[in-house]
Amino acid sequence: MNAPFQASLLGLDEELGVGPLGDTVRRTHLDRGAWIDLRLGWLSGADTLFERLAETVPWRAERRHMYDRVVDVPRLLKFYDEDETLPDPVLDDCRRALNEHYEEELGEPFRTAGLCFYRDGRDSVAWHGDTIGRGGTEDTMVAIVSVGDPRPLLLRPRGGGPSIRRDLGHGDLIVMGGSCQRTWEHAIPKTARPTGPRISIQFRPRGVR
Ligand SMILES: O=C(O)CCC(=O)C(=O)O
Ligand SMILES: [Fe+2]
Repeated sequence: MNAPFQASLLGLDEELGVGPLGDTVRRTHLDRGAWIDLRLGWLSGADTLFERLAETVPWRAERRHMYDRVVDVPRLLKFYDEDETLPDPVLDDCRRALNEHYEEELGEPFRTAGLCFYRDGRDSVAWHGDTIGRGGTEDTMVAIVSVGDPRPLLLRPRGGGPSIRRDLGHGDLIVMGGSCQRTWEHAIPKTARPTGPRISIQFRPRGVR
């Protein structure tokens, strides 16, 4: 296979950038005042962004106390606070476009960016809501851009109930809004299936973690 053809199959020749939001965003109302917005394929050239972030972000492996043990966090992490320079200018474009679309409804801008790197199917995030900050008591939004291979993001009502699934990768956008962080939980489960790496970029307002 010649190189340009292969690059185009891999999407590496696509120009990197954000697409429109507006009425391309599809909202699904969950119960208890929670909702999700979906905009598949929002970023073009997403595989280029994946390669850049995989190489340039100073990824950190963390360890956390779990009951009486210290365990590896099963993904790599890097958090950019609101005064820090994002690792790629296209992430500034993402945040700007998200704020143009959502700031009126949200009542404040997205400011921080949390990055997660799921190296393979053994990496995951367990069921949780982003409730460390204000998301535990107030309605808010968390916008997640996914690059790399799709992984299922599952959502279920807190306390139990059927889960819903959205496969997210290659430039897809999901926004969890309303009461989603405190009345629902989300997870990226481990999988035994062969799975390529995925990076997620989560934009949050100040004080939401
Ligand atoms: O990787 C994802 O899409 C979800 C990450 C997440 O839920 C979190 O970091 O709080
Ligand atoms: Fe989360």
